[in-house]
Amino acid sequence: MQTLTVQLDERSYPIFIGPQLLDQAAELLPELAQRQLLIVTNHTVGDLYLVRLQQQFSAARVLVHYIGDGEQFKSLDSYAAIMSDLIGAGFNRDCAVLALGGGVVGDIAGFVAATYQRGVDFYQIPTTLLAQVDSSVGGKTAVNHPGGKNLIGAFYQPRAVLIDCDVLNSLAPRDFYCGLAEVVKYGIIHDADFFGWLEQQQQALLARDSATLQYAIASSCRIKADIVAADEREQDVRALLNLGHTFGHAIEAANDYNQWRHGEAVAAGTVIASRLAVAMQLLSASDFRRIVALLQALQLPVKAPAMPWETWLQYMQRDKKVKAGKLRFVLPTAIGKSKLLTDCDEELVAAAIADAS
Ligand SMILES: NC(=O)c1ccc[n+]([C@@H]2O[C@H](COP(=O)([O-])OP(=O)(O)OC[C@H]3O[C@@H](n4cnc5c(N)ncnc54)[C@H](O)[C@@H]3O)[C@@H](O)[C@H]2O)c1
Ligand SMILES: O=C(O)C(=O)C[C@@H](O)[C@H](O)[C@H](O)COP(=O)(O)O
Ligand SMILES: [Zn+2]
Repeated sequence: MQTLTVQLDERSYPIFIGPQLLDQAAELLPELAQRQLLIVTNHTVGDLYLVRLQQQFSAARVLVHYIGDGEQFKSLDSYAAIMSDLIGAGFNRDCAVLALGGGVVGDIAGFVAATYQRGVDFYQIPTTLLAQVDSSVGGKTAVNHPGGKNLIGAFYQPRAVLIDCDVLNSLAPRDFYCGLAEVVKYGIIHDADFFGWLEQQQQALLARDSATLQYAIASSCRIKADIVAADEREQDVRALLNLGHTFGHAIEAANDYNQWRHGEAVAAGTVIASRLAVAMQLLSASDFRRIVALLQALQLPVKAPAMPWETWLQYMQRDKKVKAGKLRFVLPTAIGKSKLLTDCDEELVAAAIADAS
């Protein structure tokens, strides 16, 4: 097992990474033994792994809440239903919320933990590759709104993240590939050597080789932990983790959160951002080709859906990076380097979208 730490002074927390960690939860999280525990999950995950987790906490008072399976259930309705369960069960401020699932479960459970009685302890037990490499770390919690992605939420750090790499074995291929979109992102924005390693390891990643996956997970978590420690509330460098998301979130929201997976939308959005960077003479054509080739090799979409410019603009203007009414885009400037830019020429943005659609 590996242990990383997200350094946030008195709010620092461990990320445990390894095989069979579900069966070590009581040993790794002893503070939960006698507590009121709410486990948020869905039936896809719960039917596979809930019993193993519950067996770890036989002396605790465990309440389980199932949300629907899919992005469309990361909603205020799901949030309200979870809150009603907590209130109905009489859980106190010393309870804890555990997220057993992917990023959808983790984001909504985190927002519940952030707001129930103004904040209770929160633990992430991510079960998708995307959640293990990204959403379980860093404290962004949220629910979606028809008007846009993650528009209602809070920064709220977990007390610990428990990553059992073995649970990825049951993940459907489409959902597995989605996590690779966020892994590639770290290579593009921050680490050229990691990007090169990903290019070399394409087949091992697609074959889900356990050592290769564990290295990719640990590397991704390490990069994200360092960025979050430096800029927890996204006033500066943390925005770089949003590469592809201005476009990706528009794709998800414009398609009712039920046609494009987040990872797929981020992959397509990363291609648009890279095209824009080339048009602005920030990124070389050869680096652009490497980015597209790796995303394609990892079974991710590199074309965006055709949508009217007005639709793109409607959702991009609700992006949380907007400042002083201006759109801001994270653009790659080389493999391993990126920057946050304002005042991108609207015609170039529209052309980059059109070229990628
Ligand atoms: N908070 C953050 O920093 C952050 C970062 C990245 C993404 N996100 C959010 O995460 C969400 C996407 O997360 P996701 O890609 O994990 O999607 P998801 O949570 O919808 O999970 C994908 C599918 O895999 C199933 N599943 C989960 N674990 C499984 C397992 N071990 N075996 C079999 N099936 C399993 C789920 O039931 C679901 O059907 C989006 O809402 C996105 O906005 C948040
Ligand atoms: O942790 C971050 O910061 C990220 O941007 C990670 C993203 O992969 C993730 O999708 C995040 O939820 C997007 O943040 P948002 O602020 O655009 O909602
Ligand atoms: Zn993302």
